[in-house]
Amino acid sequence: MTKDHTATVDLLLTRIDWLVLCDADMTVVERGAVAVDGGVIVDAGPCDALEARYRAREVVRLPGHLVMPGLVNTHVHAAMTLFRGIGDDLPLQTWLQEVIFPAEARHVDGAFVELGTVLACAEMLLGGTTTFCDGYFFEEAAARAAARSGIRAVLGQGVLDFPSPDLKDPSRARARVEAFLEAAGSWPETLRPSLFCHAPYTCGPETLRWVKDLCRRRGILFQIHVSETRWEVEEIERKYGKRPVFHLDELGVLDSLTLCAHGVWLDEDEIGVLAERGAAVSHNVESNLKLASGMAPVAALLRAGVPVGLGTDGCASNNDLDLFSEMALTARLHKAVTGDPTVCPARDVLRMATVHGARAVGLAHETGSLESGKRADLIALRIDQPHLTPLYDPISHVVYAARSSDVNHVWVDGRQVVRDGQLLTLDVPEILREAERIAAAVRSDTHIWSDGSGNSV
Ligand SMILES: CSC[C@H]1O[C@@H](n2cnc3c(O)ncnc32)[C@H](O)[C@@H]1O
Ligand SMILES: [Zn+2]
Repeated sequence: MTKDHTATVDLLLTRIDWLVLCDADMTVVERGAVAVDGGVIVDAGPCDALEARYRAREVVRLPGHLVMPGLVNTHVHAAMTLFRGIGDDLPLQTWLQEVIFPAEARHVDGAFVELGTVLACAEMLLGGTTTFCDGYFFEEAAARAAARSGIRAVLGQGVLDFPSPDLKDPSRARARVEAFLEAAGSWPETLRPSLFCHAPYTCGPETLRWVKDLCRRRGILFQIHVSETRWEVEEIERKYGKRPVFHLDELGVLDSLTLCAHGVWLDEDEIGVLAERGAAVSHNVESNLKLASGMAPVAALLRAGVPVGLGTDGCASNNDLDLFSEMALTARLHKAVTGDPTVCPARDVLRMATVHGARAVGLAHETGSLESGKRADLIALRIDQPHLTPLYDPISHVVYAARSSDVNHVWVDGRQVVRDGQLLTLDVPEILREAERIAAAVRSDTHIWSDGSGNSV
């Protein structure tokens, strides 16, 4: 503290037109400021008060901007950016078994995952996503990519009872997972390991038990695709005599560090079990619509108190990583589905994309809101634009009117990674060139494009 009672901090974002904190009250501050020191938010509130309270080594004035927490993508297979647009217009099981798994077997290796994840990080950071929760193969390579980009991530190493791109012999899964966790010991603090059992129809009871047991011992997030399609529910009922959530509950895998991706076909009893166990759901609305999987009971999940985050899923089922469009669709779709325009109000949807998403991926104390003590993950949107004028309610605009292209500046962990719409951490033209090089191999793969029409079959 200096004699004039001001504290010195690393960074002061100030003269912000609108500041949306995403705290418990969903506080909105007109003419706000945020003080950051050591990568941590030390204060957020009215700019006059903060300018009197803090001297900063760097001051960024943001008139014409709305500042809010960076978005949290709770379900993505980041490296699948390199499969963007293959397997369009197919139902999930055909898409997965006939296009995606064969394509992965032929093309996915460590280099593919690193490049695909770098491409994903570039897309996500430029679009305002500062944290993503991943599930794929060669996740050590995904970690290298995320570290290069500066994004925050929870990286889930995939586990299946079948051969996968990084494990031809599934009986060696424990050793593979141990090696992954060992490597994660040297990751930066912004990256956390997780394990991802692909689904109840690809992982048997024994696998689900040992993987969750390991997650519990390590205090890390357990992820799984659950109740994505009606076929899955019927298959699990046929095999185990119960619906997927009861099957998982009996195996002891549901708790507050379990993230269920999709949850489209959950019934009321299953929602009750998830709520009781504190397990979270990632709602992936665009993927669910594109694969015609169905429409998740989001209003019922929220009513039951289940933490619900928003995810994009991978780029072969979406086909982008844009959380602004996920928010806009979530807020609209569930009104139409339930016939009730009061469900999924903008405030709740913004919570899903930020603070509830952070909780769903096990990062509640680190990100998702602009509160003292949290890591400084912030985005600044340009609001002096025709499609955002006039502005009566900033939260309404973020959900119903803003676009990912409105994101102008991004900070992760207090470090600026996007300035004036330009990514500072990666060479984007070089990444695009590299992606085209890998795409050439995918494009010439007759196993994927076997009818020669450009449509995958
Ligand atoms: C261990 S997770 C990675 C694995 O999951 C596949 N995948 C991608 N999207 C979906 C989805 O919506 N449902 C089921 N499986 C999916 C991905 O291609 C990888 O093989
Ligand atoms: Zn998925």
